[in-house]
Amino acid sequence: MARKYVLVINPGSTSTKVAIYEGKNEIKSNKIVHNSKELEKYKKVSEQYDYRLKLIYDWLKKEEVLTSSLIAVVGRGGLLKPIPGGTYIVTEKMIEDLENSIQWEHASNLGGILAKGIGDKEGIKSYILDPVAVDEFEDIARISGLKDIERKSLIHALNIKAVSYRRANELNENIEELNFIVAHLGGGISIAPVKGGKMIDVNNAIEMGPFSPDRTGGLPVGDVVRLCYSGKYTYDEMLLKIKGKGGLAGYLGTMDGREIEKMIEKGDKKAELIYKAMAYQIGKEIGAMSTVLCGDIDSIILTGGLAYSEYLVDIIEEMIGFISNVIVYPGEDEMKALNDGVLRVLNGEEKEKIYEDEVILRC
Ligand SMILES: Nc1ncnc2c1ncn2[C@@H]1O[C@H](COP(=O)(O)OP(=O)(O)O)[C@@H](O)[C@H]1O
Ligand SMILES: CCCC(=O)OP(=O)(O)O
Repeated sequence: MARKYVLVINPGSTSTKVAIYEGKNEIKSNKIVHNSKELEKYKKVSEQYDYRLKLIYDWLKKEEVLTSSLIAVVGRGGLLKPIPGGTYIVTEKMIEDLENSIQWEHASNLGGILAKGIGDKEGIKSYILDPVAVDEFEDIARISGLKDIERKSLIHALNIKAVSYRRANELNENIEELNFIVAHLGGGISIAPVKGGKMIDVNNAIEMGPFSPDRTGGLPVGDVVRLCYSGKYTYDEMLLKIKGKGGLAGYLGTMDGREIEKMIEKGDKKAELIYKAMAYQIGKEIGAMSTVLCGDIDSIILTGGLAYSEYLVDIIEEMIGFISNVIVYPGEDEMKALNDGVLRVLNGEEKEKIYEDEVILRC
């Protein structure tokens, strides 16, 4: 019998991760690393479509995977309108919102667009799963303090859900009975109280909470307003300062934790101060989120690429160890999570959702 595969696509700010699954088994995978000079040529993320698409087709060809053997394509979902978690079929309306970057420019906006491009060409369905716009907030978490602005759930939903289930399995308990704080420490940082499997709050990984490898996180808002009107920067330059050239990148010229640790080893005091300040802000945010769960926390989970760093983890653990036990799951399992979601739909265990029907409208 002919073999049938699911193609998984996870576009990131510096790479496009791709994988081929046969059922639950990963058959092939690759992290296609992009040259930052190449990406800088494109003003908008959606303009990188042809460039990334060609690299995916080239990879499939090199691996001798026939596109006719694909039964579905799934991409990491982007900054859509707020929606509940689940597996979504990629629709024209969703593509419109992703192309227009309705919330922010972010590489994950390309996930659905690339999936649909390949899916339509092959006459198969394309999906996204638990996009970064998944909103499971309790209403109280939406109030910002300014009536014109609402707090938003922008979050590493895929990995946060995956590690929460992983910990619940390890504890041999039902996720609905458990409370976690999950800190995804990646290019962006999400720190979420996860109550009974629901991400009831989060800092907002794009523009709030701790600073991250390429983002400022929350800033003194009056100073931001003054900088915006100083005449020194355009609208686009200000947004890029906040996300893209903020955080470690802004202070130290690199967003790579490994590189910064080498700088620290060589005695770079500025690098040491900035890196420690990021750990300090992460610890502080975890402390804040512990109050959301009134201290009733079964585990604190540190995950994402920066959780590979013993240097950072040690500082954070020292700050938060009094709150609960700290579990470290470095990296992420997003490719598997994406494939698992599509399998649940293909096997009829879960119903696919339609974006337009699920958008959370609030007055
Ligand atoms: N061993 C390590 N030590 C320190 N930092 C690391 C290590 N491995 C990865 N990182 C850092 O993790 C960040 C990327 O995390 P990752 O979870 O892959 O990102 P994203 O959320 O963008 O997918 C980068 O800043 C990278 O330099
Ligand atoms: C909403 C945030 C998603 C995010 O920040 O992803 P990266 O860490 O991969 O940039």
